[in-house]
Amino acid sequence: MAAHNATHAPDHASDSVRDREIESEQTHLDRVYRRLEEKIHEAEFLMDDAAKRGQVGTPGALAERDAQVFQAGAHLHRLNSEYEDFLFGRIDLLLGKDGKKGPDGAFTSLEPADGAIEDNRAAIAETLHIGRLGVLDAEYSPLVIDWRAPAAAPFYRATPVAPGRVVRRRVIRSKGRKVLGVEDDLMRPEVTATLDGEELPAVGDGALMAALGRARSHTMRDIVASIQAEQDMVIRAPAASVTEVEGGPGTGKTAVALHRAAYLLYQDRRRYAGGILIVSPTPLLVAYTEGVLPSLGEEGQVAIRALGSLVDGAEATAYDPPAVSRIKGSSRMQKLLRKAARGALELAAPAAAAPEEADGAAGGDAQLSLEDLFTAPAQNGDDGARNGRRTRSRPSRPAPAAPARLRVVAFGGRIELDADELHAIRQSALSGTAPVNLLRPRARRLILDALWTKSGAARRYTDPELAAEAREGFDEDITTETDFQEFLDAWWPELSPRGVLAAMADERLLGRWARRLLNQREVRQLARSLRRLDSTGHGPLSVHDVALLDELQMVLGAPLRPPRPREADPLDHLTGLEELSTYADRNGGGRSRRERLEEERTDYAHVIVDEAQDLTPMQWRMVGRRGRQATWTVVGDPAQSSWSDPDEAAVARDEALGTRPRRRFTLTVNYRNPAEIAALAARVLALAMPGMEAPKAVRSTGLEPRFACVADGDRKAGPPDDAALAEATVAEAERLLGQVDGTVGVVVAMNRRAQARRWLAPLGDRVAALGSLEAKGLEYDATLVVSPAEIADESPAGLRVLYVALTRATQQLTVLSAGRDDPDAAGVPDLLRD
Ligand SMILES: Nc1ncnc2c1ncn2[C@@H]1O[C@H](COP(=O)(O)OP(=O)(O)OP(=O)(O)O)[C@@H](O)[C@H]1O
Repeated sequence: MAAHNATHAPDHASDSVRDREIESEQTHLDRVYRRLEEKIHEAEFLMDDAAKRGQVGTPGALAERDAQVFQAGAHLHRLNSEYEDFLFGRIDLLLGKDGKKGPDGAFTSLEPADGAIEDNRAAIAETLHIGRLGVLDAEYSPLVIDWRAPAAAPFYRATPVAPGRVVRRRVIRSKGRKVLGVEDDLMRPEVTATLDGEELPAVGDGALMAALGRARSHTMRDIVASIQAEQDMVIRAPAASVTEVEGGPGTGKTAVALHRAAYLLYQDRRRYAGGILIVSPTPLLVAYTEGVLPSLGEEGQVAIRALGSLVDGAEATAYDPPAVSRIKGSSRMQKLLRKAARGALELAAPAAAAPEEADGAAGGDAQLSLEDLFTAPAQNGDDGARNGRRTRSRPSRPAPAAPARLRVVAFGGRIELDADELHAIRQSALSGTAPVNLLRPRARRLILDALWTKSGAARRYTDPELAAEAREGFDEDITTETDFQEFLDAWWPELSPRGVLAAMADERLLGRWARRLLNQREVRQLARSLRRLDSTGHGPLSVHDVALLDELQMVLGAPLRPPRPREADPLDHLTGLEELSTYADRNGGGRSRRERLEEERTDYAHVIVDEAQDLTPMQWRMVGRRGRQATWTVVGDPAQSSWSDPDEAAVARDEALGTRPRRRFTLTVNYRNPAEIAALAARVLALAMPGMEAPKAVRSTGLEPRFACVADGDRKAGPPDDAALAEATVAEAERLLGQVDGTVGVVVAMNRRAQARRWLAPLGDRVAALGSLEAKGLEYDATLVVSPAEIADESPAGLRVLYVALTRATQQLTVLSAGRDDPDAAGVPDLLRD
């Protein structure tokens, strides 16, 4: 087990040795802070100096000023934001094989020189301190190595099995400028090493265990001081292509994904200036994780977004029941949306008032007038009776109306395109896969062709040049008429994704568009769920609706947006240096770079997908569109998937990731759950994914999970009595609050979410009530899982969702059963019995 391998329990040193070691680290930390202060003063001086240059008007001086301000500002920002807990690690190393040093001043060789150890005795040749940023002293020797630098890798990678040059690894715990403690792991316990002639001591019980034992808050912490070797392999994996990471609950997948983003930026900041997108399943997980990157000094280039907020202007707030999620997430929607977008054209905009006929007004060769007649097709509110049942439709939706005929007067006569002809033109324009909104010019041209042909004018001209001239005049006369433009607007309106989604709420229309794709029941379920939206498509969206909107955006084509005006730099008019990017530009003129990234970007340099097992095919398509040129890191656990058809999702995932080569990693150690909780969860894993191996828990607390029952014994199969369930839930949550210092998560079936929030609100903010799907990725000191059977029965993936719920606790777990859980005499529900 990686963590135990790496954690040799050192001899307990006496308190005086510990104090001496803390003092020596304090001396080093003081030096580091003195140097940091010098650097901060330097940066401030540069900023001042730059401001003075701003008053000198030559373009060269201004450009130099600008670059200087930018660099000094960025440096100052990083120094200030990294100021706390700046230093956290140290390694003591043997002499390297080749004696060469890298740019950070450290020896590059990973292997010890021959003869570095003799008779199990060795001298330490190099000591490196590891911190959040690299700092060199005035002589360019490393005071601190950036955790992402190659020289820092042995701090994370060395194990007693493969120690390389590392003799001792030390984690330094500090607060602000004060060193509080040190924890050592000896990588070569058999070697007696000396540093400056004195024997190297080992202090403490291992940093990892200390980190894991701490109480949890509502936000995730970085793990920079205790990254384990198998995690480090993922974090530092080369960025090219696709890095796939699998691992059970608590193996650090999310933590690793976040640290990898910071590592990639360190490795190649220029390349990833293109932006890194981290896709998270829920806003709760975004809120839980978004503090980690700033704590690593990185945020500007990284956007963390929930699946339900990937489309600008959309924010998922509603939940679909599992049956509806299955329809909306399925790749069948791709075809259905294409049909709906094309079908929605027929509905067109509500008719404008029919224009009056104005004969022969215009002069010129082709005198014409237009008459477009709008005829409303059968009202969709006309409830048809099918199979003896009436189909319901929305009374509030306006009846669709599309122009059924186009009539123009030209060359003194009427030319008319009837409904069939217009339909044929529309079909011809729509052939192929081009976005519907972008086909309007083509449709317009086809209409003009048809009118021209019907006018018979072409026959009057034998000279092709004259014919072309006449045609040009004909086109111009028709197209400049407001009536014609109005006809076109109504007959081929610019469709919006929301408008099409709203149109799909009409069951009769949806049934037509979904022929051979959905069955009648699915049509009814889908239409009903879309009735949450008003006729413009506004209203509460679900996370699945957002992927549909994104798909529709592609099917329809992006509406043309006016180019973004460049933010004015007050210096522009003085210098004419329009091409120079300024500090204000780069910082978004007051808005943070991160805000701008989130608003504008749809294509990223690297995409990290967390909880990838949950993405539906339609969500993979949405995420794939954001990383067409990107490299990828995809982390997930099939055993935690809440999506019912993993094969269908795998096809969509392959399409999104493309043919780029893949590199796979597996994480095997569970850092979250104590062994007692992991063992219980493993029983559900065996039911949910027979044969799948659970990760190994790294620690044990001696506290077995507790089983409690709701007092509703006579309600065997049905839902428990609400009052009894509320009472038991609150009592168990209160009990857990008394047992742990940090947070308590109460997980209930999705349809009890609102209820549970009400029940638990009086207990304060250390308690969180979560629907089963919301628990994804989160963790709490203690968890209460309410009615495992209700959670498992919620959907075809219910057992996997239950597995997620049971693996959220870092210390204690209580399972509360109701009658339908069929608990035995000890309160253990049927699903969790051996
Ligand atoms: N090397 C480490 N040092 C200290 N803590 C760690 C380490 N690795 C993971 N952890 C902690 O273990 C917990 C689980 O990590 P994380 O949430 O990243 O796991 P996960 O694999 O994403 O879990 P899940 O699949 O259940 O969402 C977190 O509290 C994390 O900080």
